[in-house]
Amino acid sequence: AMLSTAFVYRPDSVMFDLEDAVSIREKDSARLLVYQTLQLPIYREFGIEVIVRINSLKTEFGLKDLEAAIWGGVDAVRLPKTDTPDEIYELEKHMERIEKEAGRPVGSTKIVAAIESAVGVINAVSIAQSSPRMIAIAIAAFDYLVDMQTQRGDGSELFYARCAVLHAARVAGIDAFDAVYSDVNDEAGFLKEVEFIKGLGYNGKSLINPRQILPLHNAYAPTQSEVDYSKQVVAAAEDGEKKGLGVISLNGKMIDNPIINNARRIISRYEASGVRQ
Ligand SMILES: CC(C)(COP(=O)(O)OP(=O)(O)OC[C@H]1O[C@@H](n2cnc3c(N)ncnc32)[C@H](O)[C@@H]1OP(=O)(O)O)[C@@H](O)C(=O)NCCC(=O)NCCSC(=O)C[C@@](O)(CC(=O)O)C(=O)O
Ligand SMILES: [Mg+2]
Repeated sequence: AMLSTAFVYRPDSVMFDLEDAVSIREKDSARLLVYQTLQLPIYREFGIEVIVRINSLKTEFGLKDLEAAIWGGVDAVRLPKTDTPDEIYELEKHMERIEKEAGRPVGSTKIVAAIESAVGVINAVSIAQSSPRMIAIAIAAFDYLVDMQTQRGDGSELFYARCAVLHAARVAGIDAFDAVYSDVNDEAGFLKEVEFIKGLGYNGKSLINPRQILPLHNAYAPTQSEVDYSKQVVAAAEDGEKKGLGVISLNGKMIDNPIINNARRIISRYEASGVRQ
């Protein structure tokens, strides 16, 4: 039921999970359901990106999952537990073959790599840079913390990995997504974490429940005064460009490139999420 109704919650993206949320006994039937769901026009009609989290290619399920996802018309594949760029090269090789067989443009299926181990964190830059298909990398906290022999605490246990993954994304020019927050009833704790990762520079967060979507979008939406000021900055910059001015000022304050770029980013978030309520 969730597969065919998730669009009503207006996420930016839905991810159909074939990995750890599916028991071994149900891998084949889940894959078939996902394949059928991918062919429903509804997600495209609502402009929602569709991702499938496949099983690792090291398992007996991974390649079958990839075949079903690409034949079904998925936008992107999330590769769990990515440890090295070689795993992405292997994924790409299979993707290219399947896209040709399915009559899809080669390169049209994008990749999100999930980093879930210490070795993945250490290799994050080369993973992020490994393919033009790569649109984002994501930190997956639960498996990572098991690998680190610790557990979720005040956030300090994740600080290094979050920074490493974020820097890798920025080096590669792709998006970075933060870990899931598993207590869906703790909205205050969720929002505290969202403020923190937004402050670091993350582009967003993987979610596990529809109740987390609106609070996340709202936290990322700029305030009305931020939007108003950003529009003034961009207008002043465009006016200055037309007049060929080297230095631009707004209300007596110098406006330089970082301020203009920040204003454009705020306007693009406003266009995506509206104004913070
Ligand atoms: C958490 C909970 C049990 C709460 O149940 P609750 O019953 O309290 O939910 P309610 O809020 O009451 O549901 C109200 C309505 O929303 C519907 N609804 C709920 N959830 C929905 C959803 N996800 N999608 C669409 N629809 C949904 C529901 O069907 C109902 O619909 P209706 O009956 O029509 O009213 C439930 O959400 C859930 O199962 N979530 C998915 C968990 C999941 O995906 N785990 C795998 C990914 S993490 C991982 O693997 C770790 C990782 O790998 C991470 C990484 O890689 O990043 C690492 O290592 O860290
Ligand atoms: Mg995991």
